[in-house]
Amino acid sequence: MPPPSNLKPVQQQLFTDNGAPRPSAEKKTHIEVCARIRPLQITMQSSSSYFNDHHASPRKPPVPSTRRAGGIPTPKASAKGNKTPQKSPAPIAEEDLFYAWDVIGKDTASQSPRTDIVQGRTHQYTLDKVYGPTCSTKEVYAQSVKPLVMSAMEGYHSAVLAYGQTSTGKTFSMTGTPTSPGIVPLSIHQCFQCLEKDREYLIRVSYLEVYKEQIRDLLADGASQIRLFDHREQGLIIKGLREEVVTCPKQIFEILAKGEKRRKIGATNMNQHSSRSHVMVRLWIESRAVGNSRRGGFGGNNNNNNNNNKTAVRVSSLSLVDLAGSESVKLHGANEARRQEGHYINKSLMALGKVVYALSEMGKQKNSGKNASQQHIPYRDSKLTRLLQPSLSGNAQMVLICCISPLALHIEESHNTFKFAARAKKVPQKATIQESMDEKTLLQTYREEIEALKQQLKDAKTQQVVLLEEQQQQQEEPVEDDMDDEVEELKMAIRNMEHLILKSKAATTPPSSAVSRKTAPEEDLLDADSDEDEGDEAALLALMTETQKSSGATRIPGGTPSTPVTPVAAPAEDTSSDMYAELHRIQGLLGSVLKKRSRGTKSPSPSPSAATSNNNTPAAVAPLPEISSPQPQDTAEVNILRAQLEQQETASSLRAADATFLTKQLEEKDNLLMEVSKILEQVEQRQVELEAENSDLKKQLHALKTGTPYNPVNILRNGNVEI
Ligand SMILES: Nc1ncnc2c1ncn2[C@@H]1O[C@H](COP(=O)(O)OP(=O)(O)OP(=O)(O)O)[C@@H](O)[C@H]1O
Repeated sequence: MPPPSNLKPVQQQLFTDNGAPRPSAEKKTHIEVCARIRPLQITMQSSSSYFNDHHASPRKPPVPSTRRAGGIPTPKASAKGNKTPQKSPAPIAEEDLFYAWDVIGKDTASQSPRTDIVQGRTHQYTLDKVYGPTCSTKEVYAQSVKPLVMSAMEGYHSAVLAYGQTSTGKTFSMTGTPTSPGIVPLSIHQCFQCLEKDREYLIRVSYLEVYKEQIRDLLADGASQIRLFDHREQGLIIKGLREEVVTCPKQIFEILAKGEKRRKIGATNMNQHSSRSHVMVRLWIESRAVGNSRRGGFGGNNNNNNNNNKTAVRVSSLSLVDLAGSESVKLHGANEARRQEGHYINKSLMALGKVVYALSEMGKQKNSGKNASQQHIPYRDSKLTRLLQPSLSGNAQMVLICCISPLALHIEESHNTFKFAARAKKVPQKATIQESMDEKTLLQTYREEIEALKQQLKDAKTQQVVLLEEQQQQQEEPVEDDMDDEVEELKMAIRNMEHLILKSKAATTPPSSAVSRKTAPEEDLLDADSDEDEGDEAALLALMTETQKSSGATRIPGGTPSTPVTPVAAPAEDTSSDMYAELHRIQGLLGSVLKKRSRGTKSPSPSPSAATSNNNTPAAVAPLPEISSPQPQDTAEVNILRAQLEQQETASSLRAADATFLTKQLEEKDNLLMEVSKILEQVEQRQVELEAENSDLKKQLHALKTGTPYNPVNILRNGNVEI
């Protein structure tokens, strides 16, 4: 991924959590490639994946095994999953039902001598790792994927890809089943386990699939308008893709379970739950140093709390991709719809093959000291390769898991997968940590909002003390003051926002001997409630999740870390009740602040800018405050806020209209560009033809002048000549 302008590669020496220096912030590698050979006999698993079994709908009873050895379902199984009658698969010959591959050592797969050995072909492939049929997903994860996940958390862009023929275990490896969790859940758990104690994190998740060359947002309720843009400085931008801020693995699994229901999965003759699309789960990880750490320049000016939000933020992504399986229609039969899907799948996998080939050639040229920068890499040939461009094009680390059928019947496809694997192993990669000092990251934005709320809280507390003193001086009875409500609301808002920013347990749990440690002034602000926090946490999280869902407060339009991300409400989903709730929330939060200000400044009318800035506060996750019977002053504030909300609504519908208009314009431009490029192609072709004609005429002229015989040539459409 080309480094975005606001993201600078880290040059300084980095330190691990334990304070030990890391050898280098730059990782010079190649794509790490491993193969996983599926067992010969598989029992048909329940249709539920790890996510939906654990976190959404109740578990479905396991589907009885109707699949024959080798993953070929019987005709009955096919017809059950797919109403259109399909051709019965050809019966498998006995001689095809044995292991066609032997695993030698830890990294080599060799074609079994029992299979047909074709002369002149490679029969042995050495990769970074080869996992035999008895290896579990946990082993694959621990040996090949875990280090990559750890470095994604350190700040390196990372990707894991499962590739292979249909029904070879890609989804089994990536998603897994209730009894055998896949790489996606294992990685997600790992992410939350390896938070460094001197850093804080903000994690967002997106989930998409590429189906028939269309990118579909699996987190969006309706159809989504997703566009890919190449930004000169920020690299690939996925416009319109939803991202959710997440705070724990469970929350991600719930999100993924919902998204999974929207996926395109169908029954084929090879696999009753075949993925008909490429699917990508992506985590965006933002992190920054906190506390007294000033290592490697990441601590920033931590002595000064006002500047605390100015420390550099690292931005990295972890992409977990389950590719649809390549399939041979001729061999396995299919109805028209499946045939068409298969066509798109094969085409995009072919495009991936071409990109990998071009990259490996480029790597070879670089190794031999040639300038390879001019080499064309056909990323634009498919949506899949466009999406994978940031992971493939250099500044990332990738692990490719090639899934292999054990059957001799599939030996050709397995050879193709191994060839792809061997190619990919030659693709060079050079990952660097990226960090940003400006305020485009969501973590920075949240931190600033928290700082602003803390300042308000501090002011409110000071105001409270002053009032109390005044009352004491005038020997008045202390009256019930709505300052208390304001303080409580601000504390709640701060806590809710803080909850979205993750810290390592080691960092947040104080050692027993230091329970009373309260040094930073910001900690003092919240200390009164520290005991309640623990008990309320689960309820609070549930409430926050609920509020996020209904208000879309933490849903962020845009896709890449370079996309400006702000916590805004999703206008398309706002209902009038959401608006009403939002209004009351703002009323609750602002009412007391505005009253305090009006008291302080003796000006009763709230300034619109103050309201707007609070309205933008991502404290939308705060629960609704209790609504007391409206006072005249409250009513005025409510009216002002209502007017502001209406204005915002109008503005957002105008923006939506603008977006539709611009999208249409862009589409028209795209079409125009395509036509122009077609015309250009024709012109180029004609030019080649004319040049050939020209040289032929010269030859004729020369023959006439010199009296030598002339052999006429036939000029072909591509400019070649036929004698
Ligand atoms: N290592 C394994 N151990 C046990 N069962 C496996 C293994 N690998 C795959 N299977 C089983 O094989 C079947 C097909 O696997 P899976 O659906 O993961 O294939 P796939 O490569 O994702 O196929 P497609 O490309 O069609 O989606 C599933 O029932 C799965 O549970």
